[in-house]
Amino acid sequence: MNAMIHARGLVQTFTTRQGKTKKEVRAVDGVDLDVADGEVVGFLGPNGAGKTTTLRMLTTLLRPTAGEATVAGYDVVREAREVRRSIGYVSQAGGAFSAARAGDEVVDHGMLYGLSRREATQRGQQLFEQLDLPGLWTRMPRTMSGGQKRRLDIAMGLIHEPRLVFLDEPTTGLDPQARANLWDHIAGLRERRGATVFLTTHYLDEADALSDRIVIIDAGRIVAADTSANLKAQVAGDLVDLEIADPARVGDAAERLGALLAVNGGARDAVQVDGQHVRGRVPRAGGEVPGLLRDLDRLGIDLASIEVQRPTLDDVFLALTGRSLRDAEAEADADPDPDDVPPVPADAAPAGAPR
Ligand SMILES: Nc1ncnc2c1ncn2[C@@H]1O[C@H](COP(=O)(O)OP(=O)(O)OP(=O)(O)O)[C@@H](O)[C@H]1O
Repeated sequence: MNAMIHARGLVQTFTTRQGKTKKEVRAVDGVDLDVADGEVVGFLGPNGAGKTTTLRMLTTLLRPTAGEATVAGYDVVREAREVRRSIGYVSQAGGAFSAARAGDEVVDHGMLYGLSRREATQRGQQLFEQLDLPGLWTRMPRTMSGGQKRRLDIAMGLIHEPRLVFLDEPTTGLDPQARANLWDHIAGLRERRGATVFLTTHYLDEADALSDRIVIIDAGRIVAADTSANLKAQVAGDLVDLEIADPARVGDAAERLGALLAVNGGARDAVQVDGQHVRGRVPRAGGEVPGLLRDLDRLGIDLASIEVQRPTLDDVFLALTGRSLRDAEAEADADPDPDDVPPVPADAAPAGAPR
């Protein structure tokens, strides 16, 4: 399969000022990326990890400080115009809607790409149908719901039938139903149109539900890239959480679980005790837990509850970075850089417009 995105050593540094001192932020710190034709890739990472900055380099809105990338076969610096013609870009902020009606916005946008009015109208109306925007052609975008506006953004990003679509946090700010609905549409982009999709998200469930492959970024560096199933398989086992009825037997239960971990090649002392809970990661727990329960029963250790959890993408993130995605986000929120400039360039083009 052809490479739709091929990046090596991408770097982006920003200089921020704090009083008289200048500070260099390495927002993206040597990123390699490969995305094949027809893949749906989720680019996952906490706030401030460098997702948007990477996307803006790949979409030619930001010139890399170092490194190189080709997108749809074109160099993002030397062939920026060709890159822009080949891609759709739906930014985080969404399109800057004018006072025009939704259909007119979409048609104007198509004409920016060189489509005739007739072609743009035809394609636009088809997209409104596919994206579940019936009867909204003559509506003013400002009167639409959040989910409808987001789908209108996507229609604008797709009007010129790009082979590659970049979606920056497509469902942020939407209610659960609108998110689920948009997921269906994003999944349909590949099925109906054969498009390659590269989407950023900080929602684990979103990355899981939509992506063939997940690329995880943290502090400007790629920490993992694989299918969700393979990433989860790297985390050693399912989490078994035993709640022991009698506090006096917690130690005995921990010893028993520790023995099971040791048999499975793990460390005995990897068992965690938290109040009356005893936890440990057991590979293929489904096959091991019945025996464990029989042992505990034989030893007269009663359980108040038992839970077995398959590894989640958050466990993967934790194993790779030493902190959970939620903690990483809390850190980013608690430590705002006073000189942060919002990542919107003065010369930002509307969603996907060629320049
Ligand atoms: N124009 C800029 N000037 C200075 N610093 C910037 C600029 N743009 C981004 N940054 C910084 O670069 C880092 C990466 O930001 P980026 O927006 O790429 O992260 P992100 O992963 O997309 O986060 P989010 O999920 O919050 O959108 C952050 O520390 C951010 O503050």
